[in-house]
Order: sequence, then C-alpha cells, then structure tokens
Amino acid sequence: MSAQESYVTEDGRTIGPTVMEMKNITLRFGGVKAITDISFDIREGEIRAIIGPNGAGKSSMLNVISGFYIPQDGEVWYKGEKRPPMKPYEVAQQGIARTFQNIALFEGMSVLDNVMTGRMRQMQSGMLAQALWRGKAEKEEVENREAVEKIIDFLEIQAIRKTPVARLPYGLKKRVELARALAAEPSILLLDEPMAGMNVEEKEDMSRFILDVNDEFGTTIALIEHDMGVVMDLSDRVVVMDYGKKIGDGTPDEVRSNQAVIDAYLGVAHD
Ligand SMILES: Nc1ncnc2c1ncn2[C@@H]1O[C@H](COP(=O)(O)OP(=O)(O)OP(=O)(O)O)[C@@H](O)[C@H]1O
Repeated sequence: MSAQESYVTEDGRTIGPTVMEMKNITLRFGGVKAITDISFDIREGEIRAIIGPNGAGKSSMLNVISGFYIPQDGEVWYKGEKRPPMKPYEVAQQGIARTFQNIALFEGMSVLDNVMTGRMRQMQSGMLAQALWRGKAEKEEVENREAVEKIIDFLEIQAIRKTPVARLPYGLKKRVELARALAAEPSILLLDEPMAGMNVEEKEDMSRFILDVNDEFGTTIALIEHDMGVVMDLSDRVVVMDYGKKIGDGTPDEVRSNQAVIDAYLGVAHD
C-alpha cells in the first residue's frame, strides 16, 4: 500500500493516506538513548499503537509527536510538510490533542467545565472582540456548548456533567480526559496508556469508546500502551519498541508472530 493510497478495512472503515511520518528519530537524554533511529507512519483514520516493555521509549516517542521533546536527529512530517521545531501548544493548534498517563484534569472543576477547556483552540474572540462585538462571542459560546454537549452525550457522561472531577472514580476521570481531548476536534488524538490502572470492565469500556470515536468522528488515533493484549483487538497497525529501537511494525497478526517481539515480551536477553 503506497503512502497516498486509501484502503478499506475488514470492518468497513476507510484508512486514508499517510498523515504523519516520523523519519529516523533519535532522542537522547545525556548519555541515555531513549529512541534510536526510528521511522514509522500514521495513516488518516487509523488506530495506530506503539507498544513495548518498560523503558522501551514509548512515552518519549509520544512526547516527540506532541512536541514536548525535540529529537536530536530525525524529522517529523505532518500533512505532507516537514514540521519545524515547535512548542507543544503550537502542535496542539495544528490539531494534535493528547491525554496523559497521570490524569491532568482540573480536579476542583466540574466535568462540563473541564471538557470546555478543550475548546480553547476553537475560541476565536478575545476579550476585546467580546466587548466590542457581543454577538460574535455569544454565537461562538453557543457553538462551543453544542460541540461539548455532543461529546458528553457520546461518551455517556451526562449524569456526571456537573460533578467535580475530584469525586469521580479513576475510569470515569479517564473518560473525561478523553472528552476534553475530543472537544478540541483533533485531526490526531494521542492517548498515553489509556487503559493503565483500569480494571477489566473499565478497560472494555475504554476500548469501546476508542473504537466508537474513531468510527463516528473519523479521528486518527495513536496510542501507547504497555500491555500488548489490550491493543491487539483495537489497532489497525502496531509499532513495537524495545530498548529505544523499533523491533516490529505491522498488523496485530504480523506483530504477534514476530520472533523479536515475542522475545522482548518474554524478556529474552538481547545483546
Ligand atoms: N526526562 C528524562 N531524562 C532522562 N532519561 C529519560 C527521561 N525520560 C525517559 N528517559 C529514559 O529513556 C528511556 C525510555 O523511557 P520512556 O519513558 O520513553 O519508556 P516507556 O516505554 O514509556 O516506559 P514505561 O512503559 O515504563 O512508561 C528509559 O531508559 C528512561 O529512563
């Protein structure tokens, strides 16, 4: 499949051309090489997982994609253009939203207000415009509320929309974080270990919501995950990292039968 071609998956979803490309990325922290010469692409509309054992470099890679880290070597290409070094907020403005492994919500604020903060990118009118031209600001406010309410409905969190986040159980907080990221209407949604710390039921719920988001909104999703099992049913393609290197890349079936991947997960010594 060429980078420009689209294809239809077995379950009838259309996967488009390449939207993001990591080319020969190397990232060091002092003497530690967290990522060594890794290349892979992300296609429009796909669910792309990056997996690997502890310390493999997954978080580092997610942080390169989201602009938190600038790699010493390599290039990030987005929508056909090489991305210059950017601040994380600039990357977010380009339509790349993320969630965090350790939930980063405003605990004292309600679910609704937390999700509203995800709309910052869409809020055009500044203070002056609001003062001079109330109509525009009001129209925007209505649009923002409508978009947020749609997401709240979609993720089935209506019942807790007024509840302060601090009072919610872990699994629901994760869902609120997903809602906030979605409120930005991202082209690419980055999920940092979305299932970490969840019980089986919460994992099943989160998997379903990730699939539904991808299906309903056509959002491209890249996620990192430690646990190989949970992503295999979810992902179209999987990158496998180990000790900062890419050791596998392909469909879940291809990756599952890759000997280097099996060895890495069984903890077989490497040279
Ligand atoms: N800020 C940092 N400073 C120094 N070394 C770091 C930093 N962040 C990561 N590393 C090192 O880079 C390597 C890759 O770490 P990274 O957190 O990216 O792996 P990971 O696959 O996400 O691991 P985990 O599954 O445990 O979260 C590790 O050796 C780690 O100690």
